[in-house]
Amino acid sequence: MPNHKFQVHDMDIPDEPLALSVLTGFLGSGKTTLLKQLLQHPDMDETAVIVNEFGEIGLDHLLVESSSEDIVLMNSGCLCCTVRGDLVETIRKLYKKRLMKEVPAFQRIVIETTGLADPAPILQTLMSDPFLSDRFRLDSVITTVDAIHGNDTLDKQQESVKQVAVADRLLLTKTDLTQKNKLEGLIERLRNLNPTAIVEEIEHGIIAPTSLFNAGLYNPETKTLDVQKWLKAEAFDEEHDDHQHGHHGHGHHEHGHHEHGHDHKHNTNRHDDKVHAFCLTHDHPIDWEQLNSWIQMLITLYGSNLLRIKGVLNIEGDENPIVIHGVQHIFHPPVMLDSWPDEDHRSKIVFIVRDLKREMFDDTFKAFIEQGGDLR
Ligand SMILES: Nc1nc2c(ncn2[C@@H]2O[C@H](COP(=O)(O)OP(=O)(O)OP(=O)(O)O)[C@@H](O)[C@H]2O)c(=O)[nH]1
Repeated sequence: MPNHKFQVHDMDIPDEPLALSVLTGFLGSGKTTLLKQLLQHPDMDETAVIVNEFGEIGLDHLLVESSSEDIVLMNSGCLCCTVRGDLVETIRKLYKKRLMKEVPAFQRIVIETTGLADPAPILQTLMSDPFLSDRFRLDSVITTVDAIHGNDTLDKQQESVKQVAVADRLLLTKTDLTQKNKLEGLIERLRNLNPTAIVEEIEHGIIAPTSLFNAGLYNPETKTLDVQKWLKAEAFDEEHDDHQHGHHGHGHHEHGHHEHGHDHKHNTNRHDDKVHAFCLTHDHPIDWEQLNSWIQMLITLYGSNLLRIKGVLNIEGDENPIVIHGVQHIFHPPVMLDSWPDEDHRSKIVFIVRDLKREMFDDTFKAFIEQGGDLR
């Protein structure tokens, strides 16, 4: 009697979703220099890097072992491949090769975008593709900003403002070429655009991988989220107590509309004047359905203007906090944490938005959440 069983390959199926990080930053801002440095670090051995083939990669001297098709194994143990067509297709191919043990079992993919890319559609694709969302988690968005040309680029290039607005980490590059005190205006401008990102100053791309990765929703090693680091809600409190509003029972702290004495105070045409960030805080547990209706309304009417949303929520009936995050129309599936990180159990939602007024968020939050959707 012949054995009709299918032959099952010995596949290497990951236990946890693999991490995805996106490296973006304007043309010439130092992405490749950073990658070259990172790839020499032993901690990068379980990383696969995908670079756009139109970029000047210049990583050739690091290549040693094998080079099959467009996937290359670097001497650090890191894989490197180029996007020949579709990004999702490239990631799928890489994942399947990992399953079949045709490439080393990487735990993370870093995607370097082209300097001109608007990162929001890329992040949306990564979060919404069903194949990817089952197998990967978006860990961190890293944006390089040139210390010399950064202000000028932000003035002229809308994409560069978006690259800053969606970041978890902002790396100020080429700081060897300027004096520290000349950086203050640019750093303040970056903090105004995106108070939730951690700003690091680097020279010649040198930074430890641990400072860049595991910045996302969930750290698989500790099985927790470092809420403070991720949300940075306290960044809104520091200098902005004067902008607090307590009248709806939730405080608001805002960045972006209020200039803080940097160079470009009077240039009203700047792209970043259209972008601003604020943190909405609510003291009482929130009804999940009402919150869902409010978010759905925001997505439907203003999706493309919601650059980044991050929230830690106290939901009625749930003991532990729920974490949400989204880019424009797409939200990551909500995640429940194991516990509250501290005594502060208020809900906090950080918004980085373009061309939208905070008052609209105030008013609709009030209508949907505080008055239970009674819009009369
Ligand atoms: N002095 C100095 N030069 C730097 C630093 N970082 C990058 N550069 C130089 O700046 C130029 C551009 O850097 P890249 O790393 O190629 O920038 P990129 O963002 O990859 O550029 P594109 O691929 O064109 O988008 C190169 O000549 C680098 O050597 C730095 O920290 N200090």
